[in-house]
Amino acid sequence: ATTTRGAPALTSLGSTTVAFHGTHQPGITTPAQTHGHLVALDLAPGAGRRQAVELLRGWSGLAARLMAGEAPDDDTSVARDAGPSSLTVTIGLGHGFFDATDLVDARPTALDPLPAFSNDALDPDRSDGDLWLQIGADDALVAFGALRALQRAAAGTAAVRWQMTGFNRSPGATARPMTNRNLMGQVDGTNNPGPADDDFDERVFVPADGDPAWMAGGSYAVVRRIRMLLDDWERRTVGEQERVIGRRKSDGAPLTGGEETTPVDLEAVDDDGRPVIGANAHVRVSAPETNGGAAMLRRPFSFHDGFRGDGGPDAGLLFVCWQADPLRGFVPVQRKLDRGDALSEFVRHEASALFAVPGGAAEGEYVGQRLLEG
Ligand SMILES: C=CC1=C(C)c2cc3[nH]c(cc4nc(cc5[nH]c(cc1n2)c(C)c5CCC(=O)O)C(CCC(=O)O)=C4C)c(C)c3C=C
Ligand SMILES: [Fe+2]
Repeated sequence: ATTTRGAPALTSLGSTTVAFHGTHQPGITTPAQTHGHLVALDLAPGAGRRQAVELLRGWSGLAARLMAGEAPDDDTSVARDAGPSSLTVTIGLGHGFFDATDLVDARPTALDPLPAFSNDALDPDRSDGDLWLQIGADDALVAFGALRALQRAAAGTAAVRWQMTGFNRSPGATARPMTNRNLMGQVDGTNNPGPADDDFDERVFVPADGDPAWMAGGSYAVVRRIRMLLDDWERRTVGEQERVIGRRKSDGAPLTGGEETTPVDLEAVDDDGRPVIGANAHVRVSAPETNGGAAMLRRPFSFHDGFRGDGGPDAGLLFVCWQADPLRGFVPVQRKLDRGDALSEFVRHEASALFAVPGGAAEGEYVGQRLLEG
């Protein structure tokens, strides 16, 4: 615990640190924090490679300090008294970054724009962006303090294009650590790939000898603002809601039996010979088994931005998923969900972005250095 003379120790929640330096950037395999900010920025007109180098160097140094619990030079005291609270800062690069910095030849094909999906209702002002920051912390003031410090560090070089704020359950709110619930009340995250899986690194991270070389240890983040039509959803019975997903609402167990972690049996049929997990149940349509093995690491935040004109909540999921290649992760799965997911009736995809997230910086290095100085 962080202590100063005579002062009480911080709780473990406040004193927990996540390392900034390493093979991969933080905020990908880090357990999802309680508070999150997703921010996309566009480079200012005239800002090119030199300014991008300064920005990424500055952000990397600042992120390392903030994550270690140190105050920024221009501290405003927002996060004073709190420890780092598992703060993570993750830095991504969007399609336009490579045009502005004259690095088009180094742009990965994996950053090609995502295909349009038939149910998309995307707002261009809240989509895409040259640069992306994902900030997470288990304290709201720490997360906000980092957001503002990083924004100030970009002044003159990059301006905020869109920003979204999200949340997850607080550590310690449940009697034991449990999988998160989303705002539909479902246990969400059960069948995520985990670091203990043999193929986890291969699915989530670009390999050390991957292409392009500067993305080694990196990953691609797909971000979608998915609003939930909660008034419609909450009118359905629990039984109907469970059939939409294919899992029990109470504990997340598959409708084919067992407990939360019991594998879903997609072959099981009821006494009348009908599949227990319906043809359009979300877990059937999204499962790797029905998508040629395509998989991704889902690490979302919930959002609630007040109420809309019709009285319904402007709330849902800031869906963030991580993969070594979007064409073997998000794209095929979303294509299938778009065509026949029982959940589609209750959600609207309102914003979308794709970012290349370079590998982690070594000590003394900055994120993206291998691209900008390679
Ligand atoms: C394109 C990928 C996916 C989108 C978009 C998506 C949206 C979405 N999902 C839920 C709720 C649940 N999803 C669950 C499982 C699940 N979802 C995806 C992919 C997308 N979901 C995958 C790959 C999986 C795992 C499938 C499997 O292998 O079994 C579940 C079940 C619990 C779990 O495993 O996490 C829930 C619940 C919402 C509410 C939503 C959009 C708002
Ligand atoms: Fe899902």
